[in-house]
Amino acid sequence: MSEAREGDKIPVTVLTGYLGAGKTTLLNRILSEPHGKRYAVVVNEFGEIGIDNELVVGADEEVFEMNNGCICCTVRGDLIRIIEGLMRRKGKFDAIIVETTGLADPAPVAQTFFVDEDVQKVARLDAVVTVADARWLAHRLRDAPEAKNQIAFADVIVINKIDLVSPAELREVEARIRAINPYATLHRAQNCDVALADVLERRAFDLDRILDIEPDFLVAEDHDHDHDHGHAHEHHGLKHYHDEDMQSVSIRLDGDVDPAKFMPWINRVTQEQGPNILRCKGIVAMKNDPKRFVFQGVHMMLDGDSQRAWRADEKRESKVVFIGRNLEEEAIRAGFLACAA
Ligand SMILES: Nc1nc2c(ncn2[C@@H]2O[C@H](COP(=O)(O)OP(=O)(O)OP(=O)(O)O)[C@@H](O)[C@H]2O)c(=O)[nH]1
Repeated sequence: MSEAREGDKIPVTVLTGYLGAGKTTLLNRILSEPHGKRYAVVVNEFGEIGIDNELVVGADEEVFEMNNGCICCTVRGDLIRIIEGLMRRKGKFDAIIVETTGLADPAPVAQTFFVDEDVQKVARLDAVVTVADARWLAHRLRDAPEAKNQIAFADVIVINKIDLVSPAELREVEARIRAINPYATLHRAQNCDVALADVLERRAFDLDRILDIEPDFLVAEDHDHDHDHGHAHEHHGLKHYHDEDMQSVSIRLDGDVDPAKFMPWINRVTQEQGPNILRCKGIVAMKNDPKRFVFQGVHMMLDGDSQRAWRADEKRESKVVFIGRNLEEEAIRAGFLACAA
């Protein structure tokens, strides 16, 4: 790849934020607005079954899925490979948006744009945009180190779901964010209703500031680190974290689901196991329904509706994913499979 001038480099926005904060909501907003730009979207999910890529609106050909799992390890391979592939189609799109999993530490992702020589020649990190859940962020700052890193690394922070907190709680969340990151631009939002200009083309990623936080950010070290997930490990000089208790349960069901069984079941599971379920989501083929039923939940909060119709060439099957701690995996699995029509 030949080296592009700084102004010609493709801007990359890294979209991060803890599980369920609203990253996909923001991404869909960006993609559905009349911006006149062509975006390539790269998604990376925790969980065996890809669901996020299917929930991204009207962007079928533009969505690239990175292998699931630990993004720090995927980064070296998948992200670089995808970006190099995209560069061969140069002129076909104007910018790249990388949506990381809610469990990802954004540092290694951001690092890719500085440490990998080939990528660095053609792409520039425009900004790290972090979506924060106004309702849950304070809890996650206590129990999830990734959540804190996501705030620390942000250039722009969207404090989302302000409808779920009081003005006093909102001020408290902002104070916590400010204590971790005094530099980022903050936007309050409901359903991530921020102006596109607030999140894209920011030219905001500030290397000097990052070097203050992580003096070793640019140090490319040897690549072998043990894949001992569940422990903080050093990666290119950066310490970063994986949550050892976090698990995901992915279930696939061929054929239709009976809504009369599924609705009470999903409500019961999220009520009973809500504190442990950080996130659930799924695409369900409901009996006698020509449309795909899509549901999502964060803890006990659940919403769902019928979305686009199943295409003729699409297999009617259902897939659901639960992410959390101490999940009663067998019971969840058996419960869902028992909802078959
Ligand atoms: N009440 C409320 N709900 C919201 C708001 N924004 C998003 N949601 C809901 O929160 C849930 C999670 O939103 P997503 O955009 O899927 O979150 P995400 O960060 O992409 O989630 P993961 O991909 O699992 O990490 C969905 O059910 C949204 O409809 C908001 O401002 N207020």
